[in-house]
Amino acid sequence: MKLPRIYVALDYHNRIQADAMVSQLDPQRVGLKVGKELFTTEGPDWVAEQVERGFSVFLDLKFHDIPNTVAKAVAAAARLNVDIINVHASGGLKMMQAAKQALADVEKPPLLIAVTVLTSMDETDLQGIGIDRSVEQQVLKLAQLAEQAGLDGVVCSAQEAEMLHQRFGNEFKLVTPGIRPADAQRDDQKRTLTPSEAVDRGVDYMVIGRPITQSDNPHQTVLQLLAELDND
Ligand SMILES: O=C(O)c1cc(=O)[nH]c(=O)n1[C@@H]1O[C@H](COP(=O)(O)O)[C@@H](O)[C@H]1O
Repeated sequence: MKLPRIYVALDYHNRIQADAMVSQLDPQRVGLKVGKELFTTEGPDWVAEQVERGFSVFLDLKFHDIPNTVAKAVAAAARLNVDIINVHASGGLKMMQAAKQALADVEKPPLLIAVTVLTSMDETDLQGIGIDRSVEQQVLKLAQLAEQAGLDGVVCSAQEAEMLHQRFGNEFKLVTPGIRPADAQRDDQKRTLTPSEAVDRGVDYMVIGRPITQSDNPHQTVLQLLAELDND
């Protein structure tokens, strides 16, 4: 199945808020990204409802733990029939191999994607956690581990997309948050690009939250964003 190019980040507290947004979105045009806040409040049932309604769902729980724990969490996530799930690459090779192995018997496994360096971080933030490398070097290092573990791709910033596709080929999927239309606020994102710049660099799936969810007319904003991608 072909997945949508845009996943709308539903960073909401509960189903009342999330449903109000989802009712303005078209499952033929966009997917939904469900993260920690909404999942912690509403749990798997709400996710299953969206899958039933025909939405492609990216379950963004960014698992990061010992291999056995992550493997079991990944297997549980796959039972929700979502299309994308993720782990933190910094959990290491063995953790990612265990996550991959946990999907071995799943009939239609979701894409298993590893988060490299969060798009809210720059080189100074990396130094703050004891990593004395450039962001690009660190993204590359973690992407290499993800590829070695047999994962389907990585979450990165669109700024690193060209480098990663050149290195790992186009089958290695790139999921990029930190997308900001030219006139939008960056909020807490540091490594950003516009939707058309992201397409130029070969991004596969974009995660876009506030520019859509805080716009006056989310449906119209989605149409504009898709038009920008098609015109590129
Ligand atoms: O894994 C993610 O989805 C993710 C990784 C990352 O490096 N940066 C990042 O912003 N995200 C998520 O992408 C979404 C971005 O939302 P906006 O900044 O509102 O567009 C948020 O829900 C984040 O949790």
